[in-house]
Amino acid sequence: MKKYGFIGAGNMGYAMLKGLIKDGKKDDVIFTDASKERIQWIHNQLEIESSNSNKDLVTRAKYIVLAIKPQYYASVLEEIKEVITTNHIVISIAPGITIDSIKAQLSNDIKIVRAMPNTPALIGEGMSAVSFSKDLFSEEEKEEIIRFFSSFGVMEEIEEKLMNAVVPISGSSPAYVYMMIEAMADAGVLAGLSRKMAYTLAAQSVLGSAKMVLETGIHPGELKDAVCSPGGTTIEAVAVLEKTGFRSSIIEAMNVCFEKTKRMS
Ligand SMILES: NC(=O)C1=CN([C@@H]2O[C@H](COP(=O)(O)OP(=O)(O)OC[C@H]3O[C@@H](n4cnc5c(N)ncnc54)[C@H](OP(=O)(O)O)[C@@H]3O)[C@@H](O)[C@H]2O)C=CC1
Ligand SMILES: O=C(O)[C@@H]1CCC=N1
Repeated sequence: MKKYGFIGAGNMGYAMLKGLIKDGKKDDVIFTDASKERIQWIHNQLEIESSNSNKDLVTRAKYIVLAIKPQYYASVLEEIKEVITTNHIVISIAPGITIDSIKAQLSNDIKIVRAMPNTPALIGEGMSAVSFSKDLFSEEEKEEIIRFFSSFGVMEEIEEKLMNAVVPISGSSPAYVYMMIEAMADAGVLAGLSRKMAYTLAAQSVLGSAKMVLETGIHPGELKDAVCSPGGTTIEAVAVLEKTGFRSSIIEAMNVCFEKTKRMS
């Protein structure tokens, strides 16, 4: 019997599997995927066991990680329903799919963990928000789940009703941050830097700025002010960002992301 069974080993599944392997759980993991090529690729990369059936996988692991797109949930839950028992714990990472909706399809007494991770999990720098169903989890189970999410980054436990709000701010946000890094690099190239140098300078600046927020606890506005010398270069850029709606662009984009997540529920 394995500890973890992954249904789906795409972008997120692979990233989480890497965390488990780093945590020494290589022999405690099994996975399936709809794509034979993907199964082979994961084998070559991670050398972990696979199964060719979701049902078989469920009979061979305790923590069942659903790393499939939301539109496949109904059919996969239907498929595994008859082999799921109260000894299993189902971990779901899909936006908009509620604990109650999973219970409604499986059984009311199955323990469910609903989470929203993000792709920096691939390098152990993920951010996951996690909610537990109201069932009684043993200390050991809770510790195991915390260890799982911590194996690929930072985790915060939150109330399930806030899970939709997490999607735009940490689930989806890496996409907008990459767009900003790309745009910064384009401007760097315009100013004469090589593309490679421009990505290094832009990405390390984003990383360092994020760490400043997390590690100093200083308000981001104060950190921004400390970069803006009076009559200097930075305030020129800040004035243009304000004029072109940088802040409201981010807020409005995240708001439509939030609305879409709600519609998926
Ligand atoms: N990507 C992200 O940044 C994040 C994604 N999520 C959520 O994580 C989940 C997975 O997303 P992501 O990894 O990006 O998606 P991917 O499409 O990269 O991975 C899903 C994998 O599951 C496979 N699959 C499809 N149907 C089945 C099935 N019936 N049984 C077994 N495997 C199947 C897919 O195969 P095939 O391609 O052949 O269909 C694919 O390889 C989604 O719910 C997503 O919303 C959450 C946070 C962040
Ligand atoms: O775009 C999506 O639907 C998923 C959820 C969060 C990140 N990617």
